[in-house]
Amino acid sequence: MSDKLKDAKIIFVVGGPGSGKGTQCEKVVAKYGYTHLSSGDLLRAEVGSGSERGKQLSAIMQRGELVPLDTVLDMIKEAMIAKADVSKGYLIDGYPREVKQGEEFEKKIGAPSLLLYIDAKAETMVSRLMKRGETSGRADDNEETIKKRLDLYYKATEPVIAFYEGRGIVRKIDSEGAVDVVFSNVAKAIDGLK
Ligand SMILES: Nc1ncnc2c1ncn2[C@H]1C[C@H](O)[C@@H](COP(=O)(O)OP(=O)(O)OP(=O)(O)O)O1
Ligand SMILES: Nc1ncnc2c1ncn2[C@H]1C[C@H](O)[C@@H](COP(=O)(O)O)O1
Ligand SMILES: [Mg+2]
Repeated sequence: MSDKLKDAKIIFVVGGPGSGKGTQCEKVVAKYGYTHLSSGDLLRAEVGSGSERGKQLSAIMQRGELVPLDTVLDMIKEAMIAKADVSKGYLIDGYPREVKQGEEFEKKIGAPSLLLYIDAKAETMVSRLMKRGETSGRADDNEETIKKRLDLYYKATEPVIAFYEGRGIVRKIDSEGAVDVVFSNVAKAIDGLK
């Protein structure tokens, strides 16, 4: 466990592709001033840097697969440490994607106090992602990759929710409604932490 992060308030934000994790995190940042770290955004920044590692990551992400655990965990830890002196709490968006990622995070960084499970129907997620793909420029916002990301979500990531349910820290948020309605429930879950 890292000393600099030992008392950090950590919130995992988990949900399917296009469920609205990033959208809700932005609103949490605006209301609570927490630090938002999206594993996908960190990886896309590495891809955007044009580095050799970025090229390898880009190919994996275009296929809708998961990048190696160590790569993504090191990136998150580095980004957390960079904000440790000023952060009021961390929203870890898009991580853990599988139970092993949660276990390794806890060994190397610390334990989450809340897991926000952003839940939407598959058809809602697909239609949101297809719409986002019209402008996002994301190489994975296309029909073929969306299907793979969804399949992987149900297979690898849903067990993460069951794992943390056993600890009583999961708050399921219905993400089918309007953004502000969803956020009112996100805010209730966060307020329940204090
Ligand atoms: N409650 C909502 N109602 C309608 N549209 C929404 C809602 N929440 C998000 N959206 C839109 C914004 C985006 O264009 C799209 C996907 O949302 P976003 O927050 O980017 O999802 P996400 O972060 O879970 O996806 P990913 O896992 O692909 O990064 O849907
Ligand atoms: N936690 C992660 N582990 C492995 N791979 C990841 C993780 N977070 C993001 N990725 C890769 C694979 C995803 O399909 C893309 C996009 O992520 P997103 O959260 O949808 O922005 O990045
Ligand atoms: Mg996102």
